[in-house]
Amino acid sequence: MATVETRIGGFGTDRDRGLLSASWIVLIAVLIGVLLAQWANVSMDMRTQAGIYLFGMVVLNLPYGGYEHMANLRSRGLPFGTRYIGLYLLLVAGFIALFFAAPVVGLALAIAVAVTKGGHGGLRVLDALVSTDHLRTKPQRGLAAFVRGGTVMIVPMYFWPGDFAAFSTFMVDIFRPGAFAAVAPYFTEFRVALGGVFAAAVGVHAGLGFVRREALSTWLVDVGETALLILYFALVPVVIAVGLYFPLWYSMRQSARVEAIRDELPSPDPESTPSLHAVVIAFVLGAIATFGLAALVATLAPNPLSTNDPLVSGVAFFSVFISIIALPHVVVGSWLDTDRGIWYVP
Ligand SMILES: CC1=C(/C=C/C(C)=C/C=C/C(C)=C/C=O)C(C)(C)CCC1
Repeated sequence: MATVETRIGGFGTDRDRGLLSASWIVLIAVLIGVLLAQWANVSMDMRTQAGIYLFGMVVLNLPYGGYEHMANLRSRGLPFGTRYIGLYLLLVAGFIALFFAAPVVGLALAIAVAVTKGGHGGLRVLDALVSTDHLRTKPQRGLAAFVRGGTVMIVPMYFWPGDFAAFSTFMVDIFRPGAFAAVAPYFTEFRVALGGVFAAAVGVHAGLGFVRREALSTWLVDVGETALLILYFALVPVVIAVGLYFPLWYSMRQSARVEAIRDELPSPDPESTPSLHAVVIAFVLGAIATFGLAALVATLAPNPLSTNDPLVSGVAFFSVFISIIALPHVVVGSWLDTDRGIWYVP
């Protein structure tokens, strides 16, 4: 069986680990806020939830994603950067084509991308800042990533089925109005079956990790965070939950990881390190390309605003779009970039 080298203690300073605690505090604060609102019988309409999602995902999360690519590509040289961008655009084009050809399959892949990014990205943060000594083999790490990432989509699919099915419909409608109806009758069975698989996966992950632990504290951090994520996604309405998770949990923790491993990075080759000026230009060009791509998808899609509310339609459209650009973020920027990668931990 493939074994994985693990280290205890993690990199970084107390300040970097302080950011981990900050991510817990922020998520718990949102959770308590939502519970208090429910207790006081205050409900939030879908337009407000959609506004929160769009603020979190477009204003906060999107620029952070751009920064992750810049940080990964800086000092890697032009030939590497060109190959990276070429492959990136190829996957983007493939995913857009998939949405047009088979929008329900596209939706399933979008959900899988969110699970994968939350799961594997989250695991790398633990590697860097806490240690994952209780995860000894590749399959066990795969299971850990499935559980961690599954909290983001599988838990809300189970606990918020109405909103989940509605937004799934809106996302598919962008490309082929009415196409979700073909699978809608199986949604309940699917959701219950997937919920069962997920619950079993959580049990096996926690149990195996406990048996294989070296330090109890690292196992406790992992299962404690998993429990917090499950509670958060079960209790916070799905649109707000996902819209705040990516900027307030995922991105905040990735920046803690980047800080923690900064001193471990190979020293940059001055020949291939661009000036700050060049980095700013690349960032602006990246932003123009990103919004240009969104405009292109909106122009090509038959029904880009799939509901009569612009904010709600915006959530559906942006969820499709962010998944399209997040697929190569995971595959090209992290998995294929074996020397470094966006989630690099030495
Ligand atoms: C299906 C579905 C959703 C899908 C969201 C997705 C697929 C988000 C992807 C985010 C990514 C990949 C972020 C990367 O940084 C919503 C809108 C939560 C509402 C409930 C139903």
